[in-house]
Amino acid sequence: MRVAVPNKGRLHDPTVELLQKAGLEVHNGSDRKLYAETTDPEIDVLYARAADIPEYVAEGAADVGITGLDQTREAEVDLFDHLDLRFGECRLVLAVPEEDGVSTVDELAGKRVATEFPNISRRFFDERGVDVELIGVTGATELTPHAGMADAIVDITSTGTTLEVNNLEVVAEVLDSSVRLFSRPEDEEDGKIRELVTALESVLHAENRRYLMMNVPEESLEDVKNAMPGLGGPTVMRVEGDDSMVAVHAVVEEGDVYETINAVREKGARDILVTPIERMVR
Ligand SMILES: Nc1ncnc2c1ncn2[C@@H]1O[C@H](COP(=O)(O)OP(=O)(O)OP(=O)(O)O)[C@@H](O)[C@H]1O
Ligand SMILES: O=P(O)(O)OC[C@H]1O[C@H](OP(=O)(O)OP(=O)(O)O)[C@H](O)[C@@H]1O
Ligand SMILES: [Mg+2]
Repeated sequence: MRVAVPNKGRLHDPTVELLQKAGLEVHNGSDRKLYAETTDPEIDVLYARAADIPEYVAEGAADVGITGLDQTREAEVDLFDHLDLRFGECRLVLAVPEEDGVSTVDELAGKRVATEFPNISRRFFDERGVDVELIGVTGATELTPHAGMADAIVDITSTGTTLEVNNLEVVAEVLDSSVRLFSRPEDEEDGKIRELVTALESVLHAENRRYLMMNVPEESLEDVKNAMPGLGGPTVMRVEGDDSMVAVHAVVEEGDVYETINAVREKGARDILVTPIERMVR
């Protein structure tokens, strides 16, 4: 099975890192290499540009692709989305120079819109019945209004810094994007792809969770259990050589850890350990 992975740019490192956390070490992954082997002899990595990956998968050059939803939508190919990998989060927005005072999409009728995403943009304006002239660019889209090239842009934003620096304001949201794992639709049930999805899901499930371990006097066990947040009952174990104590282990959401520690301590828990979780396979 061949997995297409962004060869460079901001998606390369987090993608390789996520595969590694899922147990799929990528060997000899350097910028210039086209292919890389992985820990799994049945899985190879193919490096490609983020924008080309949907096409590579649709055409069968790769079986699985990892890239932004903006890219799969722009490619206009038929793909099955298996998993949201929850990084590369950004918004595709329609923006105009602040001084132009444009506040609705309709006001752009007959105007020029520069974008790296002409297909998504065309669909956006068509759905609203607004006729615009689309101008395709391959980068630095934010500069085009000031250069007199366009009246508006459709481009990616995340922190909003680039729009702000260029005195542009958002008129409308076009698409919410994040990195996805996808295949051709006919491979939706493919066993090997399901395995990869399960492995990656296990990393995502574990990411915001911590494993809590503590010793609790037997008589305080019920109180401590009640002080723990959901996620199913904790595991309770005997402490060898001390009949009065039990060990309690539980998985807790990262955001609940601070409060949980204070609560269980108050109920009598001691020797509390908090550890990260590498993977949670369900
Ligand atoms: N500012 C951002 N914040 C979050 N995600 C982003 C941002 N910019 C881009 N992305 C996501 O990353 C993807 C690839 O962007 P990136 O800039 O890494 O690639 P690229 O511009 O194609 O790279 P290059 O032009 O260097 O080959 C985008 O399609 C989008 O999904
Ligand atoms: O809202 P912000 O946090 O400012 O991010 C938005 C910017 O990020 C992307 O550019 P990138 O940094 O990938 O540069 P590129 O144009 O060379 O791809 C995107 O094209 C925007 O220009
Ligand atoms: Mg970019």
